[in-house]
Amino acid sequence: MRYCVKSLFKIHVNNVHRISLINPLIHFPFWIKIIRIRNIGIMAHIDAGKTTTTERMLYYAGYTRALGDVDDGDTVTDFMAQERERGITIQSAAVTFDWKNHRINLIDTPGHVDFTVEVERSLRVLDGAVAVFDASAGVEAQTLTVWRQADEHRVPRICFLNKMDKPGASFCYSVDSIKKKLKVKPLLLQLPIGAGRTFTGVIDLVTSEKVIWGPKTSDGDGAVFNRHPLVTADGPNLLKEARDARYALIEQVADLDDEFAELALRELCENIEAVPAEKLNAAIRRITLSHAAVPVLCGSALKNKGVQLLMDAISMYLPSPNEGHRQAEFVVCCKPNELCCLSDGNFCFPLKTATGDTIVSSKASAAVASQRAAKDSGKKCDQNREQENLVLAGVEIPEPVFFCTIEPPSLAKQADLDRALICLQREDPSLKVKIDPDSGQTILCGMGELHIDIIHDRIKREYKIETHLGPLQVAYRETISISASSADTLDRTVGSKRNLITAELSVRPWLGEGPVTKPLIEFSDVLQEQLSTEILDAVENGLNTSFLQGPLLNFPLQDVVVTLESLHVHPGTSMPMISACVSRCLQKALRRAGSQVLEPVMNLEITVDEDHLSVVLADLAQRRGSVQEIQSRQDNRVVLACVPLAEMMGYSTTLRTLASGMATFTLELSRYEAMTSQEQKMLFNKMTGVM
Ligand SMILES: Nc1nc2c(ncn2[C@@H]2O[C@H](COP(=O)(O)OP(=O)(O)OP(=O)(O)O)[C@@H](O)[C@H]2O)c(=O)[nH]1
Repeated sequence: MRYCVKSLFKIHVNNVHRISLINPLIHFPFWIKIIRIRNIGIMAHIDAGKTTTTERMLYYAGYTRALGDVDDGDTVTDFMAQERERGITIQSAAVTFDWKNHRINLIDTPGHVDFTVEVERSLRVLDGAVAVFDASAGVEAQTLTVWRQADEHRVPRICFLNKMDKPGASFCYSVDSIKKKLKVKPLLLQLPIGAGRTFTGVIDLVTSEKVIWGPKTSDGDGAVFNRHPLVTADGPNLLKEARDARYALIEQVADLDDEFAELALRELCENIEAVPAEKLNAAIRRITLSHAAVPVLCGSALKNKGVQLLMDAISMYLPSPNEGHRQAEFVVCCKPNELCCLSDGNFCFPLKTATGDTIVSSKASAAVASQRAAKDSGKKCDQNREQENLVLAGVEIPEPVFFCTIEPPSLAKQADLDRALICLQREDPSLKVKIDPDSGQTILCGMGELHIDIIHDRIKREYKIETHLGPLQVAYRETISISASSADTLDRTVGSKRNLITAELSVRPWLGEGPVTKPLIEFSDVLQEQLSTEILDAVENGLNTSFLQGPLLNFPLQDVVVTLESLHVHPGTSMPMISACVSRCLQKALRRAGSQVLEPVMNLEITVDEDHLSVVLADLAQRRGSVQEIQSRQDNRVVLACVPLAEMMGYSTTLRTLASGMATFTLELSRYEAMTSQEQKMLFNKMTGVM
């Protein structure tokens, strides 16, 4: 790398802007033009084959000399011990390789829902993405989630229907599910030749060629393949199928792209099949970048078929960093030869950065970026505030749904554990660590059972601390059902100094779009003018602190609007005393406002064979689950249900037993829902130890 960084300034970040991972002008060798760079991600439902596909790309690009295998635990991108042992991706990993005069920077993202923040942080820095599908399953639960995330970031995509070698693989079924579930127009650029065991290659509809990977043409690694134009010897059926599909593709492209439609009308109306591949490719590229449709390719990464054509498609259709929609979102805050990048929590310079922090190489760049961020977010940039508090780009962090206590083997190890947790949190912003104010115990909050399990394991392996985890508990929340108000006076003399505050405030339920997990604070105009910034900050601090512990079971609050009606402060009163007074006053108001407990309700998707469907449904009914829909997916049934998270502890073991290993499931937070008074009472008894 050619960085020359004298000093670095860190900026804490929020969700205002997107900043490119690394300023490409600095990062790439001079001979690679930006137009030939592809910053892409590979994303999908768990186990669709992202890592296997990435591994093949690295091999065909000459980056590796042997084909890594997820099942053997020797892939490049799954480098953590836990990833290799469990055969799953946990952390996004970036690799770089060159393909046909293009430099491809690729991020392999995890498919498991517990690590969804990894997908989010990758999407912020990507220009395009490949969505991988298991062709025997089509669109699965987590595919929908990552697709939605990519939609939000306006990332152009290509679909790759992987696992075409699998029994039950169906090109048509998968394309259909893309249409129906993702609500996009698939642009079929290929047709598979065979399916399952008979899958040997594809027909490239852009070039009208047959591309075959077969034992005769390769030594098993798929590096050599046969590509030739379709000829009469290919048989009338295949020829007709290919001709019809190409015609449909050309028609669809003409519908979606005016430039191509004009060309087709002007020059090709006599012989539409004579469309040159390069004209078609150019139009497909425009369509992909404009999100009008999504190119679809297919193959089998494991059996080494189809990946080279996917690499061609990435170079041809996905955008370079300086084109397309995303330009406007970048903050170009640094001058040439200055560094601007996002930290992944492992930044190599002696800076304590966390994932999502923006790092720039000069104070001037930091100031320009922060002013731009403040302007775009509609806030006034306060020049007097510390550089540290400037707001720039960031990652949207989902709220954790599980928590448990974590204890070191001895008190002497507590400091080591604290340090380990600080480092892990910097890397993984979805991990939250708190101290229980009553017991003083350290609490780990995570996205799911697997997430907490992995953190526990990493503390043991990477920091050599054997910790004990308490039982996993659900992260409930509290809210209010009616409006209420309260007043409080705090009068305390410390030393010779009198602290006297009288506060009056009211609370009401937030009825807008939610959930809102911070207090929505309102000050009357008079108060806003009367009170100094310092006092207003102290009030906000007090309210924020109070918001972390609801009056019922000490769970954080959501969807509450707080209005400060009046505040009288005796001269000389300290700021912490003001915070303490409004905090206590808020607790009083909350107790009067019909507090109730909210529990996380999950979207559950179970794929199970017909024989075990009834036993799985019976079990769901006992878990307070409500079945929304039962779909057919090839020979399997897919149950879509909503279930309270509290009922899902250890579900993977139960399901394995119930369905004799013939079922899989995914769980994703849907919403927080008010518990009935009966359920709330039972929870209260359980948590307070009253039977
Ligand atoms: N039959 C078949 N199996 C495949 C194919 N590609 C991957 N697999 C297998 O599917 C499993 C999951 O593959 P991965 O590459 O780890 O999938 P992934 O999407 O990276 O998984 P996560 O990142 O953990 O979500 C492994 O057992 C692979 O060997 C394929 O083309 N055909």
